Amino acid sequence: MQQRPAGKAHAGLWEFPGGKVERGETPEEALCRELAEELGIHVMPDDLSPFAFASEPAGGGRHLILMLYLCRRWAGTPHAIEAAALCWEAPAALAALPMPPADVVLVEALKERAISTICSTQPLTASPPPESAASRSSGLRDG
Ligand SMILES: Nc1nc2c([nH]c(=O)n2[C@H]2C[C@H](O)[C@@H](COP(=O)(O)OP(=O)(O)OP(=O)(O)O)O2)c(=O)[nH]1
Repeated sequence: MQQRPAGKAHAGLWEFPGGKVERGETPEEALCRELAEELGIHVMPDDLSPFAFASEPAGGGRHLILMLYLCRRWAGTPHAIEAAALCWEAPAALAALPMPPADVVLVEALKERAISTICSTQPLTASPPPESAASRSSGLRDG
């Protein structure tokens, strides 16, 4: 996360690095450009996976669509080139950061989906539910 600098809207709040899509860019190209400008890291569009979006009134008659991507591969070390500060938090800790309203929705999605990802990689310790007819015939178990 990066902290918006003094003098900008939402100054002091924490946001996901990124910015507006410019004419002629795909959203993925825009994010790669913004990550280079804001953090000094290099990301290829194919390394971005769409994750969630938020849709919020942005004031002044504008409406904000904020798209969150996962990025698991990059080159370089992130630096706060435009932000006041950077921090790197696990999903559960993100909610404690003050952030613009649209980000709250994205953090909730991140927490929920991160938890389901963790659960799906843990060994099952609870008793399995009774088998349904469908799962018996397909050989799959619920859950
Ligand atoms: N990058 C980013 N922008 C966010 C988040 N949450 C949120 O409300 N925004 C808003 C702030 C801005 O209005 C817009 C992103 O545009 P931007 O980063 O290119 O623009 P900016 O405010 O820095 O500068 P400006 O061009 O509006 O003056 O989205 C977030 O998590 N990340």
